Amino acid sequence: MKNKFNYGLIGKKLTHSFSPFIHNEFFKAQGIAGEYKLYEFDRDDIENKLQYFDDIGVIGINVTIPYKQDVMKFIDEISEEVKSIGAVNTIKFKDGKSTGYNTDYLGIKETFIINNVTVKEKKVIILGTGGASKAVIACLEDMGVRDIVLISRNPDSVISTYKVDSYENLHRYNSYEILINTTPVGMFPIIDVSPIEEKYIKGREFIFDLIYNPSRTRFLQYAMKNGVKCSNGLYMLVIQGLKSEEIWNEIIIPPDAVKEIFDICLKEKNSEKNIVLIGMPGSGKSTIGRIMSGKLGLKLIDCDEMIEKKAGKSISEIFKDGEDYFRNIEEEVLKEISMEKRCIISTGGGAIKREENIFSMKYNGTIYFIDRDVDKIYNDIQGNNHRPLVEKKEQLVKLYNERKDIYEEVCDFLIDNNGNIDDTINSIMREEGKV
Ligand SMILES: Nc1ncnc2c1ncn2[C@@H]1O[C@H](COP(=O)(O)OP(=O)(O)O)[C@@H](O)[C@H]1O
Ligand SMILES: O=C(O)C1=C[C@@H](OP(=O)(O)O)[C@@H](O)[C@H](O)C1
Ligand SMILES: [Mg+2]
Repeated sequence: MKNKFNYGLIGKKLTHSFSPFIHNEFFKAQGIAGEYKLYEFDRDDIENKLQYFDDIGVIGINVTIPYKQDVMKFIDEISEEVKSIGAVNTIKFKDGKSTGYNTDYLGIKETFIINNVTVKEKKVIILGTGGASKAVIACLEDMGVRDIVLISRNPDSVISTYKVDSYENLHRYNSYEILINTTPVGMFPIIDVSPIEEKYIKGREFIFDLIYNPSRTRFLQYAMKNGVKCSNGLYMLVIQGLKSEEIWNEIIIPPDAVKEIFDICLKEKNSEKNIVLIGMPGSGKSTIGRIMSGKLGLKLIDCDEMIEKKAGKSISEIFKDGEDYFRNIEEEVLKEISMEKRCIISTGGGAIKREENIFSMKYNGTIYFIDRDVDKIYNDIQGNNHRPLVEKKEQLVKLYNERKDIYEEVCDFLIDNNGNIDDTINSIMREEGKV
């Protein structure tokens, strides 16, 4: 006999799931002796496994892709929202009976609420027509939506009471205020894509991407660039998990406790992000990166070193074939680095010159602008001529004037590096929650 209450998640491939973290934080906060496990198995096994969970006294199960519809035929009862959504993400076993619920839909609803978005009387575009899309529709209907259009790659094959249209016809819906991505386009590991072009994001009132890995998809970055309010799917994920716990344990988790658990989850997710250092050549990025990597025990990636390795020659040698040649290699290197987790990345000063690089740095990175006065930089790098673009002071000043605004705009945090370098490092560690 186990002395812990059992819960878990079923699906086909679960290795990257964040759910155990969420539920374990909930157990800690509520003092519940619970255990949340991952159960991967094939479709043919669903019926047997559900019976087995019931037999061994499992209290509740979450269901993820691709079994949210499959489980329905093996459940004794389904709740009202499941009838309209047609998918189950939560099963409760009690008194020999299993009941299916959908808490994704509540996670979606709470995302609108926390972002102060009014859905009532609004027109909404939904990208994708799968299970998640149905949960979004149920939620929007509940909140009094005025109109919905579903955008699909194969509009003719979709059955819905709402309008279904193709991506080519998105221009017809410019007056729709809210835009939601329920497709997996942009999700790790293929992150450098967006389901739609930037021009379709400008001017909307709210953009919601159900994806939470990477934390800033390209789709969301288009929104941020254009000053459009937006959210990724992390809040939805945490809320659906906690709503499942409410059902299983027959409790209501107070808003303060929800906030506390979400903040812990967000901190955990943020600590998986890369620390990306940007700034002028000679501002201290490589030096700071090296020291921090030692202090935090995190892997260090110096882009210039990677570029040299890739090209098989020094930066100065690469520049002899032109700046474009250097920038092409730099772009490739930054794309590779964007797939990393928990690394410290010192970029070259010109990394911000290509917009593509800015996307790469932001997918899964927190960006720190290391700001140091030009005079100090000039003194530091005297007699050190491995920087072909800043051999003369005028060049350095010119570069600074060209780039300062971009560094400021791109960064999440501006870090002053005009004092002691240890203080600079402490400022970054503070933002990272490490001191
Ligand atoms: N706060 C600081 N105080 C003293 N020297 C600094 C400071 N920040 C950077 N430096 C020095 O400036 C020089 C250039 O730094 P580096 O890390 O190579 O810059 P980057 O990688 O940004 O080009 C190094 O000699 C470094 O020690
Ligand atoms: O500012 C730039 O355009 C450059 C900065 C250098 O890196 P540091 O910033 O580490 O000096 C290096 O990538 C290359 O010389 C180009
Ligand atoms: Mg450097």
